Amino acid sequence: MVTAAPVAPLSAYETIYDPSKVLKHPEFRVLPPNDPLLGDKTANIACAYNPAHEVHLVHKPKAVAGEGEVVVHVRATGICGSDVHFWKHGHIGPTMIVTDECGAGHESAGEVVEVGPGVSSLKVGDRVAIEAGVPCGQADCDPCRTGRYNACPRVVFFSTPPYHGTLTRFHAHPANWLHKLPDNMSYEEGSLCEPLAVALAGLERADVRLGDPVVICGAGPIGLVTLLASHAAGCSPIVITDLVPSRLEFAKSLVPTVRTVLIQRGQSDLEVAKLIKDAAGTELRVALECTGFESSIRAGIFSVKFGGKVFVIGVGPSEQKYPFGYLSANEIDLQFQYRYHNQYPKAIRLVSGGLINLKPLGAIKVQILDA
Ligand SMILES: NC(=O)c1ccc[n+]([C@@H]2O[C@H](COP(=O)([O-])OP(=O)(O)OC[C@H]3O[C@@H](n4cnc5c(N)ncnc54)[C@H](O)[C@@H]3O)[C@@H](O)[C@H]2O)c1
Ligand SMILES: OC[C@H](O)C(O)[C@@H](O)CO
Ligand SMILES: [Zn+2]
Ligand SMILES: [Zn+2]
Repeated sequence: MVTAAPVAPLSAYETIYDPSKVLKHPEFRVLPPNDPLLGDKTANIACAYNPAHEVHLVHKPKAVAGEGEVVVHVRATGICGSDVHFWKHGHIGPTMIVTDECGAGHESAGEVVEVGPGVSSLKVGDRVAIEAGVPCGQADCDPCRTGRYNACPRVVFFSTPPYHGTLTRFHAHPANWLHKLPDNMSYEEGSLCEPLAVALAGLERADVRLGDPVVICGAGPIGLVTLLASHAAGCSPIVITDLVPSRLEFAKSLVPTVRTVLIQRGQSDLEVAKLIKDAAGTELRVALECTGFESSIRAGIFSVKFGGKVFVIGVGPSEQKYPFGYLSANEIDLQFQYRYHNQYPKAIRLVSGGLINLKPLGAIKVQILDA
C-alpha cells in the first residue's frame, strides 16, 4: 500500500488559521438598538448582514489569540462595495452566497491587544493593517507555493461568507497576515491599504509604466485609489470617467491634473470612447476599468490604441459580451484581477513615503471605532 507523504507547510506562507473556528450564527446575539452591551467598550460587537437583507449589530464571543495569532482591537474599517452587495443582493457570483448571519468588513486596521503563543513578530500596542485574506500556505497548494496566494482555494477571506468580517471591535488574526503601520500612518490610512492593494495589483499586472497615457473607467473608491496609484506611477495624461459629476469633482480634488469625462446614460460605447480619446488628446495604451459594467468595459476597449490593454478591476455581471473582431484586429489584451497578493508592504511604503495620500478618501469612506 502506498500512503501519501504528510504535506509540510511552506514557512513563508504558513498559516495556522483553523477555518473550523469560524463562529456560526447561534453563537451570535443580535442586539436591539438600546441594548446596554452597546455601551460596554469591552464587548465584542460586530456589524453583520443576513439573507433577509438586514444589517445589524451583533454580540460575538470574546476574541482569543490562538497559536500564531494576535487579537486586534479594530480601530478603523472601510466599507467596501462588496459588503453592501452581500447585504443587498445576498451573493456575489454563483459561489459566494449569504446563507446565514455574516460579519461585514475587510478593510481594517487596529491595535494589537493580545499576543498568542508562538508570536514573536508583534507585541501589544503595535498598530497593524489587517490583510483579510488568509491563504492555506500548504505545499500541496499551487497558488500558495507559487506566491499567487489570492487564488488559494482554501483561503479564509474575512467578510466573504461563511467567514465573518473585521468590522468588529476585536478580531483574532494570524500574526503573519498583519502588517505593521509606521508611526506616520493613521488607522484610516491602514484600513485603506486594502483597496489600494487591489489597485496596485492591477497596475502591476497591467504593466503600467512611467509616462503611460491611461484612462480609468469609474470614479468610485476603487477608481480613486487606482487614480492615486496611476498618478504616483507617473502615468500621464490620466483620464477618468463616471456618470456622477460629484465623483469626478472629488477625483479632481485628489489629482488636479486628471482629465474628467462625464458620461450620460444612453451614450453608445463608441461615443464614450470618443470622449475619452478627445480628453486624452493622445493615444491611450491602457484602460483601467473600475466598474465591471459591460458598457464601460466596451468603451474602454474602443478607447485604447492598437496593441493596448483593457485591464478590468471591476466585477460585474457573470455573463458579458465583448467585440471579439475589434479586440482581435487591434491586438487588444483583455485582462482581469482577482483580489491581490504581496501588495500590502508596497501599499504601506507608498503611503508612508508620501507618494500616495489616502487621507481625503479616509474622511469619506472609513468608520472609526472607539476613537
Ligand atoms: N478585482 C477585485 O479584486 C476587486 C476588489 C474590490 C472591488 N472590486 C470591484 O471594483 C468595482 C468598483 O468598486 P467601487 O467600490 O469603486 O464601486 P462603486 O460602485 O462605488 O463605484 C463605481 C463607480 O462607477 C461609476 N459607473 C457606473 N457605470 C459607469 C459607466 N458605464 N461608466 C463610467 N462610470 C460608471 C459609478 O457611478 C461609480 O462612481 C466594483 O465592481 C467592485 O466589485 C474588484
Ligand atoms: O477587496 C476585496 C473584494 O472586495 C473581495 O474580493 C470581494 O469582492 C469578494 O470577497
Ligand atoms: Zn473589498
Ligand atoms: Zn493555498
